[in-house]
Amino acid sequence: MPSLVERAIAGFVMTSLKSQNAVAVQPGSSFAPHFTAAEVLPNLRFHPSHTSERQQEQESAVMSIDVQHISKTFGTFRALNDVSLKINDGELVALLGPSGSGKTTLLRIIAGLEAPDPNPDASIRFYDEDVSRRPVGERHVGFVFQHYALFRHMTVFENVAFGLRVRHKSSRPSNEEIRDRVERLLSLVQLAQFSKRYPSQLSGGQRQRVALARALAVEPKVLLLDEPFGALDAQVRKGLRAWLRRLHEEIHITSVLVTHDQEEALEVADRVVVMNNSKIEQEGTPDEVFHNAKTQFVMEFLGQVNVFHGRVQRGKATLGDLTVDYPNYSDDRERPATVYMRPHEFEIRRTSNGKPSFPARIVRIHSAGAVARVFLETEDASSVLVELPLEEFANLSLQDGENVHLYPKNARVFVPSETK
Ligand SMILES: Nc1ncnc2c1ncn2[C@@H]1O[C@H](COP(=O)(O)OP(=O)(O)OP(=O)(O)O)[C@@H](O)[C@H]1O
Repeated sequence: MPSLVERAIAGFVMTSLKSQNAVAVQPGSSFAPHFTAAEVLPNLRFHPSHTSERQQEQESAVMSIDVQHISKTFGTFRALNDVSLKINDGELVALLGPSGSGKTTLLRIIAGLEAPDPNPDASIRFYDEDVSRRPVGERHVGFVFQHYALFRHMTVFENVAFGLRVRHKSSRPSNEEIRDRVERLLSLVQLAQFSKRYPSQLSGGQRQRVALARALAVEPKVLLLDEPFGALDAQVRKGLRAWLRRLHEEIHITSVLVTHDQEEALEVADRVVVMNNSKIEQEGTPDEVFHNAKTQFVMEFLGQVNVFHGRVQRGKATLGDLTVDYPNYSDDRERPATVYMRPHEFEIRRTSNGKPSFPARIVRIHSAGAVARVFLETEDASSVLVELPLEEFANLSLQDGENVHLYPKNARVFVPSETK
């Protein structure tokens, strides 16, 4: 029998993949559900996936989760420092940040598994209802965690049915209704044929799909996913990531995904919340946070970047022969600045075209991939990585040891203690 704790969290799904051998998602396997989402989960609120309809809906967006002024102290350590976050109905938001930045703590506070520090300004609202005093079991959240096991002694079917079976008689569906709902959910996650298997007879990725079906069975208001694919190998993660996005397109349940994997966050989420040092550093669409980093931390955390040290003065930033506009700093006093350039934001030429450039020497080339990666060293011994489309690389026929000119196409300038 499940333990008392397991029963108490009957509406949640917890699964462990630690000791399991992950099996790759079958190439070419289709995850298209056999049932429409509304058929599978009739009581969930569904949202149009057509873009213009979605836009219209977002204009009158219903706030699904609204946490304000949340802090959390463990002993003397402040794990969250006055964090506020609003999540729209039907959104998939990723909490992204390095280890220890406070992502899981925020997720656990949203779930009710952890209480925030007492503060009269702090609030946690679901659909405009104050849930801060509601225990975890009354918040109607579904969980998929990395660190908890499916019930090993129960079949896949029974695992998914569990949250419904342990309901009080007054709200428990009939056996036929439970069977119907579980079968539809297993079909939704493409595991109908595995209903009689035990968790030990599934791959890691399949177990996580069971976990998701189990979380959805109780028709939660929000779905909370804490590193759900964290223990799977890279190939399986990629497959499940795409699958999760497609599933979300189908059911549009408000979801919060904790991850430290930037690729996962940028690919899956509608909105990315970047956390660092117990605070939200920046939030926005994947495009916004990637292309318009507001802080040096976000710039360095998201994607690869070349870092240079230059100066700013009178509205200009200079780096060697290069000068770019930097209107944020108009002082006469010269100050040090950090200049960032992404690897794909360079042109490489053999000869100078007369415009300012960095002379550099090619030290290594990797072309076995979707882009060619050219590693260079500048005259002042700084390392630079440039990524070129394979066609451009082939046309240039660059060689190790060659001296070339680097022409940056874009640069981002940050002056310490100031953001651009
Ligand atoms: N129960 C606890 N007691 C003491 N410290 C804690 C507790 N829970 C979390 N912390 C600390 O709070 C900080 C934030 O932890 P949290 O788990 O939220 O980070 P995270 O961003 O999710 O990291 P990870 O990606 O490694 O899971 C960490 O420094 C952690 O050690």
